[in-house]
Amino acid sequence: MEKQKANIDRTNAVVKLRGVEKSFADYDVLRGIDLDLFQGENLVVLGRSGTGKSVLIKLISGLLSPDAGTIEVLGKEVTTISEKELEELRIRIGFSFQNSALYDSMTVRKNLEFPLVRNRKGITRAEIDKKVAEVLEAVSLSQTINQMPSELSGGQRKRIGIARTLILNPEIMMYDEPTAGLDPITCIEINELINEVQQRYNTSSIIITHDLTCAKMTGDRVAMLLDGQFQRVGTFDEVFNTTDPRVTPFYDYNFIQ
Ligand SMILES: Nc1ncnc2c1ncn2[C@@H]1O[C@H](COP(=O)(O)OP(=O)(O)OP(=O)(O)O)[C@@H](O)[C@H]1O
Repeated sequence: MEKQKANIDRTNAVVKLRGVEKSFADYDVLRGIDLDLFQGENLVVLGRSGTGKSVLIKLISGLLSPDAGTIEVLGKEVTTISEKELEELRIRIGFSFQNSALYDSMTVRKNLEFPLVRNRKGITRAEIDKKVAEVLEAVSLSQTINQMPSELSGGQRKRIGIARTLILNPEIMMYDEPTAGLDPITCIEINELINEVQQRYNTSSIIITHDLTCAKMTGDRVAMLLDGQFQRVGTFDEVFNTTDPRVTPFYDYNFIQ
């Protein structure tokens, strides 16, 4: 289940955070974080509940502003660009959230068409059909095209959610707890899909998870948030090669002998 080597350009950081700080009332969540996501890389972010992983995603996508520091995404400084530029930037980022957020009243096909029709003005029927078929094939669910979300399993809904994100050809993918609530075999299939997406679409991804099998299978690097900073960053083995009592419980809980 080791991660296969990916084609990563370490000279090109598609997300670059420097000295980012964020507090809420008197709680300092992020205390000066530095982070690079390199082009083509899968970067796993780990941390206890409430350490600021969702805040990190909101900062990167411009939904929250930092109190200090810089956040560069695909060459744009998100803290200073206009709302219009921010909207254009967000279309280049794919979000895969925990609940997949499919529209229950629409078929799989309509769910997939929705972002295209909304964001690609002037797209033809033939182009839409081609794109829908392509992303369904990418997630191995071509046969579900006319089904309703309620007829799909949790794992299938997750895959369709990823397909709906892929339909706009995102350069960056953000996966928020992609394996939460799924059985172990489906988790492995989702991990494999994350890696297939990386290869096929040449995406750079941030994967937030508490599942260390997911971290090990998908992460080219792992970054662990501890006390408001990325204090351990490296390969999976590098991050867990420690007796730090803030780190070892993560490993023991997932892989206890
Ligand atoms: N808009 C907000 N206003 C006030 N406090 C907030 C806001 N957003 C987040 N917080 C606080 O910031 C901290 C970090 O929250 P965040 O949701 O990023 O944690 P997390 O690491 O994603 O946790 P989990 O693993 O449980 O999802 C929490 O204490 C939370 O209450």
